[in-house]
Amino acid sequence: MRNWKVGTRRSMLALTQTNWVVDQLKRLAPEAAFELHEIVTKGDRILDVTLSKVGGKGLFVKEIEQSLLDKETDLAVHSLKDMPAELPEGLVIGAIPKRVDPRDVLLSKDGKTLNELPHGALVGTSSLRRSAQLLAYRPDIQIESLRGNIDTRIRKLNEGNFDAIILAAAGLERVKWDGTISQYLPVEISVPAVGQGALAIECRADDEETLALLRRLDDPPTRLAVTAERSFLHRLQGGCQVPIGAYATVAEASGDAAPAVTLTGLVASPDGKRVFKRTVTGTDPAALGRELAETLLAEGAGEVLAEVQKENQG
Ligand SMILES: NCc1[nH]cc(CCC(=O)O)c1CC(=O)O
Repeated sequence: MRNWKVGTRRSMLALTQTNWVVDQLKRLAPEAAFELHEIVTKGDRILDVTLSKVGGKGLFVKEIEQSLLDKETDLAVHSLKDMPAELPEGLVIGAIPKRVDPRDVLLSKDGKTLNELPHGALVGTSSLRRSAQLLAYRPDIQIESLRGNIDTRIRKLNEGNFDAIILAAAGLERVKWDGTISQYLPVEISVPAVGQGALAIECRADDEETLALLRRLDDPPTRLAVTAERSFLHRLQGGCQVPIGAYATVAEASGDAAPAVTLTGLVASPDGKRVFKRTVTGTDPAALGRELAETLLAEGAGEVLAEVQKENQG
C-alpha cells in the first residue's frame, strides 16, 4: 500500500487537524501509511501586515497547493474557510468530513457575555465579517485589529490588551481549548464565515487512489451545505478579506427526494451600519448560493463590497 505524503501548516491548529484526519484515514484503511510534510506559508511569515493588503486568505493555502501540484505531497488538510472560492486547475477537494460547531464565540475577561460587556468595550478581531456584525448589534463597541494563530490571540486577551476577542468555536474545540469560551454567539447575531467548522482535504484531480481513500471520509450533508455557502461567496467574488458570511443547514433526507438546503447569506459594511441578509431554501445548493448572492447584489450589497475593495487597495 502507498505511503501518502500529507502537507500541513505548522500551527497548533493545523497540526491538530491534520493528525485528526490521518487518524481517521488509518482507521478506514489500516494498511495505509502517512508521512507529514510541514510547510511554512507566506501567510504564516507575514503576520505584521494586514492580510487584506497582501493577498487575503489564499496566502495560507497557495504554497501547500503548489506542493500538491509538484507532487511533493499527495493530500493536504485545510480549514475550509481559509480556501478561496476557486481551486487551481488540477486540484479538487477529495473529502469534506462532518462539520463541527460552525459558530463564532466570545472570549472575555471574567467570562462576560456580549450583552454584559461594558459600554465602549475593546474587542479584538481582524475579521471584517465579525466586526461588522458585532457593531450592528452593539454600536458602542470599539474594534481593534488582532491577528495571529489562536494561541497568540488568547495570549493577547490574557495580557489585558482587550475586553474580549472573537474566535471560531471549531478551532478551540479541536485543540481542546473550548474551556476558554465565554459565549457561543448565535448565528442570528454572527453569521459564520463560509465553510467555518468544516475541513477540506485537497488532492490532485487525477490521483484516483487518493480520491478513493478520501471519499470514505466525505460527509455528503456537509458537502451540500458548504457547496451552497461557497457558491454564494464565489458569485460575490469573495476571495480576499471581505465582510461576507454564509451558513447553510441540510434537512434530514426523506426517501429519494433531494434534501432541502437552507442558506443564510450576509454582506455588511465594516461599520455594521448597512447589513444585507436573507435566508432561502432550495434543493440545488450551487443555484441557491448564486441566486441568494444575486438577490443581495440587487438590493445594493455590491456597493458595500466595492467600497471595501477600494479601501483594501488604497
Ligand atoms: N482565520 C483562521 C482560522 N481558520 C480556521 C479557524 C478555525 C477553525 C474553523 O473555522 O474551521 C481559524 C481561527 C478562527 O477564526 O478562530
